[in-house]
Amino acid sequence: MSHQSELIETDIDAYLAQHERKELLRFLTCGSVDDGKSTLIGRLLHDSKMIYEDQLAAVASDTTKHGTTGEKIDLALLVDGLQAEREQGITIDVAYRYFSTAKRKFIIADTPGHEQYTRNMATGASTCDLAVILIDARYGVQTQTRRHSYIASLLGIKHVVVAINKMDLVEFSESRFEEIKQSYLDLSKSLNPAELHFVPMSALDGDNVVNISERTPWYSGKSLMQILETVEIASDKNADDFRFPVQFVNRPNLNFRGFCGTVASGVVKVGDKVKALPSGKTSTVKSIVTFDGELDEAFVGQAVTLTLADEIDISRGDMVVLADSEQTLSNRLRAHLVWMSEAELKPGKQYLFKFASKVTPGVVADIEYRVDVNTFEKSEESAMQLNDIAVVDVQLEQEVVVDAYQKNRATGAFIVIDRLTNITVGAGMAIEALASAAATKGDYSEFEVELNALVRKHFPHWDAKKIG
Ligand SMILES: Nc1nc2c(ncn2[C@@H]2O[C@H](COP(=O)(O)OP(=O)(O)OP(=O)(O)O)[C@@H](O)[C@H]2O)c(=O)[nH]1
Repeated sequence: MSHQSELIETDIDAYLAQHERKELLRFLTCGSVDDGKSTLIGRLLHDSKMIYEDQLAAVASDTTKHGTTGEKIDLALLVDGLQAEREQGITIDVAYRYFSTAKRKFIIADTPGHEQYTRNMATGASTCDLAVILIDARYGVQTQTRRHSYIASLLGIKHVVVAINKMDLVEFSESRFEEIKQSYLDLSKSLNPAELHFVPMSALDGDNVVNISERTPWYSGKSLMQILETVEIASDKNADDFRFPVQFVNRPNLNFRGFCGTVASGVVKVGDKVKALPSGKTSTVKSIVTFDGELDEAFVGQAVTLTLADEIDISRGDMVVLADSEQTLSNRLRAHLVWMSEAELKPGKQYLFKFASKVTPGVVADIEYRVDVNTFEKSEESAMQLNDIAVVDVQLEQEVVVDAYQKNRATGAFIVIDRLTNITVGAGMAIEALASAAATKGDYSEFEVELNALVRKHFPHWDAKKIG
């Protein structure tokens, strides 16, 4: 290795180490089509000097070809990326972008503003600390604004920045800003209180995005970037309740048995008394092993292998918690469910439900009510359609650890998977455990067809009529 490349490697290591130590903020941008999301993200990256010169040159040349901003450089082109996608008119699914400033590193989940929004937002937002909700200053609060705010609240996002954009088109009017702020405050009254910030902004010109604008002398708050860099998020993570979903049991030889997984919440230390669920058997943490050596304690987000002092039976899908924690195990729960499939959900149809590392068959036993995300009104329905959000009762075949999502986002969330296609068709957030009950049978017809086909394949000598 030449001296120069050694130097570069050292620089890269130092750079990575420096970034590694910074706190990570995950945020989501949402707005109706054309509110200026792409322009805003481009502006954030540009003004915090996160764009390389060659990319800028490419954008400048694209602006003349495809831009919508005349003489001004069209920063949306930077974000919208693939030209083909832009020509198609929509961007599908969530795009993640990474950048960092001197203070923090960031992951932006950018969800497009078209019909599939609910699904995409639910997918992108479930791990987000903060949501930026864009409002076009000319139009004020829209139906989409209500929907985004509702979903952000449902997903337990604690910080919301209401970015009142395109202020340049309303002459940076303070009264217009105040009017929109007030109507937002009215709509958010019935939602879980999030920490709210309102910022008057022009993403196109850069006012109050990274730098404080001279064109809003009446605004004494922070710029969006200042908020992103300083908002307090450490206390949002559940540091109290230790939860360790076992992903894999590692038994390379008879002398070693380790339980691998990622700490979903809380802290565990060597010597802690723990119990495995659902069995309830207890033991003591003997060691916490990682790729880089052993640790005395492990925190939320760390991928580790635990070894225990006693040989207790633990398998994939089990949850390790502290021995004294009061833990609700149940096969019935109430939950918010976001339905993401074109095929409607009918109570009684069997699906797979995945909670952390545990997968169990189950059914939605009952739809209590559906929430209209535009008006927040509740209605009784016998089925759920694409993008519907409802409060449902879930009945599972096996007991799972049920944490309320608002208390523990890592273990309170679950997904619903179609058995035959293996596609995720729903995202759920547990509200509360209900008393366990004997599993009801549900509609197993598809499952039975599948099972019978397997039986016929492997035991062709059996009389098909008897089983089918
Ligand atoms: N005058 C003005 N125009 C803006 C501002 N922000 C964005 N625009 C323009 O609004 C239009 C839409 O901006 P985009 O950033 O593409 O909007 P978007 O929300 O990302 O839209 P989709 O990607 O289609 O969902 C573009 O023509 C932008 O140049 C602003 O602050 N002021």
